[in-house]
Amino acid sequence: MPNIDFTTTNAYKYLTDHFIDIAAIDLKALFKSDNERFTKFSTRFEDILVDYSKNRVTDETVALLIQLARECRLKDAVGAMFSGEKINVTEGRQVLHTALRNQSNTPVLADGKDVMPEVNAVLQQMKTFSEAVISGEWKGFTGKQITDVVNIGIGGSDLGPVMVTEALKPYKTRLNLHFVSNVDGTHIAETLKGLDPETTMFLIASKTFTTQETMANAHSARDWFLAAGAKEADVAKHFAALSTNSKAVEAFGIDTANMFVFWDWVGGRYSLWSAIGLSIALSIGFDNFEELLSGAHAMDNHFRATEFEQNIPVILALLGIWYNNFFEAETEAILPYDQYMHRFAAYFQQGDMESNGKSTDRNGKAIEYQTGPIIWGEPGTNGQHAFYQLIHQGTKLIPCDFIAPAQSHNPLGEHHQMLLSNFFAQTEALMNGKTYDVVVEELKAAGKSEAEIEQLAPFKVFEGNRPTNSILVKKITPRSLGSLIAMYEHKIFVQGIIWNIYSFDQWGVELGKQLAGKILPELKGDEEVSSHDASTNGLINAYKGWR
Ligand SMILES: O=P(O)(O)OC[C@H]1O[C@H](O)[C@@H](O)[C@@H](O)[C@@H]1O
Repeated sequence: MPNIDFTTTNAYKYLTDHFIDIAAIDLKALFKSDNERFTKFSTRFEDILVDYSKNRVTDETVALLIQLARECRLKDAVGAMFSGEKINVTEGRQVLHTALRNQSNTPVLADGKDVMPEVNAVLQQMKTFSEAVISGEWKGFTGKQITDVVNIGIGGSDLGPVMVTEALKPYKTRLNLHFVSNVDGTHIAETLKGLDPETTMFLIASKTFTTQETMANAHSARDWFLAAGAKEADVAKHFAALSTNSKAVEAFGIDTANMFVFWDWVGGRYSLWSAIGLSIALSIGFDNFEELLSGAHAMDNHFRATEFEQNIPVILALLGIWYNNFFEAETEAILPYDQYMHRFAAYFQQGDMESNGKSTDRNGKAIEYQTGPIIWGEPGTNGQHAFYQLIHQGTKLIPCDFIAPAQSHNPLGEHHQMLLSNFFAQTEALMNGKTYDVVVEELKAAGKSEAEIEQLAPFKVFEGNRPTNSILVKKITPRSLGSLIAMYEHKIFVQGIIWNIYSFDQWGVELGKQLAGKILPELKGDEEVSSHDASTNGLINAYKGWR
């Protein structure tokens, strides 16, 4: 793996100087001076059009950013990932989620062994199982068909399946999917309220099969099931496990025939393509799940083989670095104009922030530059009526990704045109803003007095010059969604390479877990707790007094 401090490259030096020029230029002027800008700075991948022309870049910026990627030896890093090098160094693992969707079936080696036969065997098992459950051939303990499936998992074992099943709801089978993640008993209690133990199936999804939240919810689900008169032997008809930890699954009492395995070379937040995707296969049918994999595979091929100049994940990553490390933007918004994609930003909050929220470089040294951004967002148009005020007129620069399908799954009257008019209008408004002169004209036309105009005008000015990417997709299908997800995954990978961090571990989630493990037994008795700092002691003791 390359190991280069990007701030020591020539490209970084040039970009630092170049930034001073670009910071003084307005996006509108860039469009005025170049008729080819849209053609140059937009690219198509199958049914996805990525327009990045509304970014504060010129030809020179893009060329320098690509030089940066070259100096950081990005190509070698891409090769290292796809060819199964142990690039997840701190955990001693390969990073091979791309093998899970390797529909071309070419061998992929991990420790010298081709992983594809195992990958294909699990896919076959998922196909057989999901088809039996969907068709109703699979029966519950009283002989009834399964109607509802509850996926119990958290983090990477939850967010991907939730996001995809929501995004692809138009493809829904007859099964109703539910997701329980939070250890807050409310989550499982509320989910089970409407369900019938005779027709409910549970998928216990956990890479490690040791995660506290998931195990607690899994035990409560089993208790609920057994309390309905089912016997231990009936568990096999209603519980399946998705995990890398066969021993723990057996110890829990799940029939190994109902176990769907994956491997330690699949990171949790990259696992929706693995057995963790069983809830997706049940929700949209196995053929559609395969389409999702195919779309991702097509994007993998694009990422692997396309020159950086036309490489969508590479370009998006470099633009992110431009804002993060030169403009000092701290956040990025993902704004899907598609109600079905309402969990897309939440999904990439984990994908991006757990991957690149790091402050130690690949040499083990503390980092002195900015790494991963804060990712957030909500679907349009709801966001417009909530937080867009700050994006338009606040003091912070927030690069935004606008995503919209050209075709709606629900073409209801003029709804979709109204939605898309907002999608187009927002990026235009963010770029163009509104000058003082235009504001004055408008106020005059509205019959305001000179005094009123003078008083109001400053508040109505929009500076503009705010960068956006527009990602227009013909239609959100399993295939296009697969490509979109893989596009963001690879963007995250590229950024991790440039920032010289390890994107595939997540040690930062450990400390809180450890401390919770220490506090849990202290909550049991009535005695006062004094083993922590004054604040933590005070809070624990107040809780004990109130419960
Ligand atoms: O699938 P598991 O093992 O239950 O882990 C669930 C989650 O746990 C931790 O928060 C992290 O390690 C996440 O990356 C992971 O997705």
